[in-house]
Amino acid sequence: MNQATDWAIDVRGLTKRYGPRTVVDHVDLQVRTGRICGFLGPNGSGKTTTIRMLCGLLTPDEGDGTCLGLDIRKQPLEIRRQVGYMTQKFGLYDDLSIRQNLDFVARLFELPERKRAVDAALERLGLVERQEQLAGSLSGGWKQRLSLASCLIHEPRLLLLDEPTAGVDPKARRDFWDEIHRLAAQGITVLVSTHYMDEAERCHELAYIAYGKTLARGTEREIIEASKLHVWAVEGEVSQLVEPLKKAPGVLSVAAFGNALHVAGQDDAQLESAIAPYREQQGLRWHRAEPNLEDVFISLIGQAQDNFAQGRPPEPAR
Ligand SMILES: Nc1ncnc2c1ncn2[C@@H]1O[C@H](COP(=O)(O)OP(=O)(O)OP(=O)(O)O)[C@@H](O)[C@H]1O
Repeated sequence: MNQATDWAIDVRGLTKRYGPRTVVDHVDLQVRTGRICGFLGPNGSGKTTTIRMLCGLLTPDEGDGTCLGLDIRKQPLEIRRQVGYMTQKFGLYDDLSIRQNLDFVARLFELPERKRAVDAALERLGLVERQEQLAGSLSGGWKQRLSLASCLIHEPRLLLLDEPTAGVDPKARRDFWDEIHRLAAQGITVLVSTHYMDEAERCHELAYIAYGKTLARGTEREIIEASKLHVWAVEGEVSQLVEPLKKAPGVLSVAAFGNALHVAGQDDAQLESAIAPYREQQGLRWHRAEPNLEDVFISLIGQAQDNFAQGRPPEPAR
């Protein structure tokens, strides 16, 4: 594969402003063909806006690059023909059946062999037996499958999925992710936004943004290593520790994981001082722990909030 086609997404400096607000601020994103890239960040951090710029639905105010080797500024129509974009809202017709919805999408794409394309999409997502069911009567998991089927009908090479599993039960989410991995194995590239950490862990690589800026990029391991976080875990009567520890110098995040509380910071000595008053407290068991993605993201957003409040742009993790 040559370098020009190796990147399914290769954009630099993407910026979007609404009035005085910069909602996407010089975002760089590179995703190799056939990879699954998780796109994470708090609500309102600019994920949807970035995705819409990638598929030619929004023109960036600054920045440029390519999607599937096509120029995002000059070739938006060509990009849309080769990209499957799943929006956050169910965009299909409740009062049409599954088959009718897919046929409608096939018409929009002016597919030459519509019936074949619809049959293939039904088959691929296990929708054959339900094809006559009205979309409006489907549960969340089945609606999501139908949405994915409609994104795949024109055989796109890149999928842009915007929180595709929000509100879907764990079994349906797992099935969905199995399907995403099958698609990637066939060479389809996937950029998927999510708030779920278990889903982030199923991605080949991740990009984390907040306040429109990229704070971390890389594999899960790379992001955790770049964070340089130290973590202490404490079990027992932990509820009274949360608020004082959050305010302690050197503590970047305090988060509960099951029965344990994770207390994280970059400066190990400061972290030890922060927990020192509680180390000998009866009923508490302290031990060192490996940082996980959630520790890292909570710490990053905390640092970004501080920088934002002080008017300083946050430093990317790498
Ligand atoms: N058309 C618009 N006009 C003005 N502001 C907008 C517009 N579209 C988005 N925004 C603002 O831009 C910011 C980023 O929104 P965006 O939807 O891209 O975030 P997001 O990361 O996808 O959030 P979520 O996780 O909640 O979906 C938000 O503050 C939003 O209110």
